[in-house]
Amino acid sequence: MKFFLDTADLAEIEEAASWGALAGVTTNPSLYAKIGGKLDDFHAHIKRICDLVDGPVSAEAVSTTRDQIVREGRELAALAPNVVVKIPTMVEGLAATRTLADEGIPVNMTLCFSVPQALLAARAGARYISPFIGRFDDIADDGLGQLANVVAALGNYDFSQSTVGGQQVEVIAASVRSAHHVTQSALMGADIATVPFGVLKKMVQHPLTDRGLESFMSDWEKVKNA
Ligand SMILES: O=P(O)(O)OC[C@H]1O[C@](O)(CO)[C@@H](O)[C@@H]1O
Repeated sequence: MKFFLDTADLAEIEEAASWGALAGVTTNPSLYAKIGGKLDDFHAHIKRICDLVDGPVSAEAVSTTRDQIVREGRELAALAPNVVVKIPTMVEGLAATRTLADEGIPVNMTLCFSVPQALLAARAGARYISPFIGRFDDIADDGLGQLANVVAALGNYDFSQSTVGGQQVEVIAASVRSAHHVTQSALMGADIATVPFGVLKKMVQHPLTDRGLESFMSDWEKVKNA
């Protein structure tokens, strides 16, 4: 499993990248709004993220018609070689994905909540598909179970004819709210988890690690003073 950071916050990205395990970043309009992002700085901000990360950076298109999404997707893709255009799962989004994929522009199909949506996204040429976990949990549904269905269904077929350069579509476990979500997503074979910085920090922690470290350190003090 690869790890993406789900944020538009440059300080978080810089810090997470320095840990050595970061493979990419995902952003969305809400995350950009959360950092106080301004419309006329959006492209520059995506560029700044792309400079910080050695890996794909998803930037979301906010148009709703296929021609506009394609236009926006081309503009975003021109910002940096590691931009991935994020497009919502809907008819206009699928059509735009096909066009962009045929031009060699990678797409991350977002707001995916079902197996049929994921299958269509893969056939339309999406490079990444982002099924949401937490938002199912929010409505008392089983987000992990829904993700498991998508992973299993996609695994039944070969989509290499549909995607850019024959690359396999990768599933990004999205709307991740806990380290438990990450564990279960990995066990079911999701390719990537995109996680908020708070979850990434929790993924490093274990009380037995803390306890073990404490005892190693105190025993080493004894060695030094012996
Ligand atoms: O439900 P949440 O925590 O807002 O997460 C939404 C998800 O949407 C995405 O835009 C999906 O690609 C991710 O950035 C994020 O994981």
